[in-house]
Amino acid sequence: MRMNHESLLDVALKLDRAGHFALDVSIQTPLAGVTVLMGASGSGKTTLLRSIAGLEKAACGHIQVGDVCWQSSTYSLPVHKRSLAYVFQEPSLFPHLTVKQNLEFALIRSVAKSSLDEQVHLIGLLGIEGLLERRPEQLSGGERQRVAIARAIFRKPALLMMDEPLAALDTQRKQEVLPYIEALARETDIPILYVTHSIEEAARISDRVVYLQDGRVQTQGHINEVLERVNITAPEFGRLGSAVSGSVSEQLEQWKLCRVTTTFGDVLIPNCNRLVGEPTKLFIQANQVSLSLSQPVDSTLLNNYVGHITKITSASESALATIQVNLKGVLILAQITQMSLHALQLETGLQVWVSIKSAALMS
Ligand SMILES: Nc1ncnc2c1ncn2[C@@H]1O[C@H](COP(=O)(O)OP(=O)(O)OP(=O)(O)O)[C@@H](O)[C@H]1O
Repeated sequence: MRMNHESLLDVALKLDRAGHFALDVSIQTPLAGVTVLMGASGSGKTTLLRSIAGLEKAACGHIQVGDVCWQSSTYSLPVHKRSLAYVFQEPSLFPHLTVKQNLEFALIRSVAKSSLDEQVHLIGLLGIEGLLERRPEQLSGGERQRVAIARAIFRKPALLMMDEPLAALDTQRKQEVLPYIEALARETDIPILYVTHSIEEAARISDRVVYLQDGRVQTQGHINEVLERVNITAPEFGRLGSAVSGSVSEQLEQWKLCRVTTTFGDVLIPNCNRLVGEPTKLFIQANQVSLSLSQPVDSTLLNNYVGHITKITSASESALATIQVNLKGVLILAQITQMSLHALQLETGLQVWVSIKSAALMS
């Protein structure tokens, strides 16, 4: 079903960098929530963002953002008139201004003029209330990035583009900033185009994923569908895993566990301080999933389910194989050794028991 024209980001662009690289993409994605662009290094993610922003003059084609045309075969909306915000890896704040002055500066340049007071909600959402009087040098990397994000969206853009906004941060800082970006996606109606290499980040934040390869869209859809169609186990994509939606159904206080009910059954996870009934998302790392041909008995494993193997991916140079199992319609990835693959004679269609050793709450 074709969506209402106003609610789409409709992009068809071509760009040829004289034999070195060619971009040829066609994307129609809802102008809402988070669309993640993934792909190997050099696949064209940044070039696509820059082309949408109007920064790649050689890019031809059309860009329609809701009911506003940014580019057609005969027309190109000037860059400064495109209602967009761009957040980069490295936040660039004015060093001589305080956080508050940096934010106010964005408001002065904003077409949609409003006072700082009106932006209290955004400031709260990004947790920067306590930082307003500081200068950028007095902020951590994560805090700087949160301020840069706030500054970008103060202009009330029709589109927020984030190009690997967490890439310059260490793991701890990434975990600190991600919930703020999630809150932003949840609580504002600004559509986000978000570039990342990380499967975990994409699983956590995406409503949909567009996967680029050699300048073309190779596949798009839910993160698990994308992972089903492309084999992305290279280290640059981080930890391989699956996203699972569920809701907290019980707190087992005595064991410091909570029960998350999902489509394929309950998953027990440790130390989750969520209220019963809260919707949540789990990230199940592929190396935390093991397979057996029969139901585990007398086992310490708490989370066991039965399903069928839908895909096996293995490369002769690697010790590991990736097995995809369908658990009542939810696709779960398991990373096992090739040795086990052969020992158990695993093949597509076979019924297996899936044990999830640990899962992390994502949101
Ligand atoms: N200014 C430029 N001039 C010429 N070629 C460029 C330029 N910028 C990027 N390229 C090339 O265009 C291709 C796509 O680059 P791009 O930066 O869009 O990829 P990417 O998917 O964002 O990569 P990464 O994940 O490493 O950031 C690459 O082959 C790159 O070398």
